[in-house]
Amino acid sequence: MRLRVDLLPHGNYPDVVIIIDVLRATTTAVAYLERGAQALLLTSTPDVALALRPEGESTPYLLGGERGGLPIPGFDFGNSPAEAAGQNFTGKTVVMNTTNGTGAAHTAAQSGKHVFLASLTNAHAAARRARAAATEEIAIVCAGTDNHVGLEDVYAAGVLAEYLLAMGEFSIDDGARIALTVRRNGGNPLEALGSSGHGQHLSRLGLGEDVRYAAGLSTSTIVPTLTRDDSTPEQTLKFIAG
Ligand SMILES: O=C(O)[C@H](CS(=O)(=O)O)OP(=O)(O)O
Ligand SMILES: [Mg+2]
Repeated sequence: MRLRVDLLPHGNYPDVVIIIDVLRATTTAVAYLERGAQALLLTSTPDVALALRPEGESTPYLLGGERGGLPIPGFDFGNSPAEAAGQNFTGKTVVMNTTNGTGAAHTAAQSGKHVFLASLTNAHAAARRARAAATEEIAIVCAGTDNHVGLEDVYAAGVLAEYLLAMGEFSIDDGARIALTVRRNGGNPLEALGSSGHGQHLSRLGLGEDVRYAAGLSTSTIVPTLTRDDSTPEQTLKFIAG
């Protein structure tokens, strides 16, 4: 079994893909499902999300997402896991669009057989699900920020790689070696996230609570899992709790 870590999304995933966007999309996705959402629809653009809820029409959708870290006009929520964790989404479908994470999921879905979303908060459960589904390769894909590598994602990839290596034999690539090195030398999760460029950016925006929330290690057993069914609206990816 191969274990590969892409420090940024590259595509061409033959088997299992785990998308990581710790700050904040995949942490928020886990929080929505943890708080009862029945599904998440990750859209290719903000406009696709807005079109799912034409003005004046009643639809089953709530919209969550950001640009520049701040909520998108017309959306109900930003991209805040701490905010999501304080709400009840029972029976709701949350439509998400964010700067980095939702696009990375679309890249993964072009080729991956099994696509999961992972964060630090569901790291152990995501590693277990991936190991059970994989037949040849597990690719852990760091979303990064605006096409630049993000320390928080690489650190989380190292956490997942550690869990996976404890579960069985893998041949690993240099991306995995880098992620493991970052994990082993990055301190505890809060230290790693707090020292990342994006963690500092979010704290400056007054969103430090999200950074603290995202540093919770394996606090959830929910793994957002891509499901391909005919009812999924175009240009969206549907994830349900696995
Ligand atoms: O919500 C976030 O923290 C980032 C967006 S930004 O870089 O702060 O604008 O989005 P994500 O897609 O979760 O990386
Ligand atoms: Mg991010």
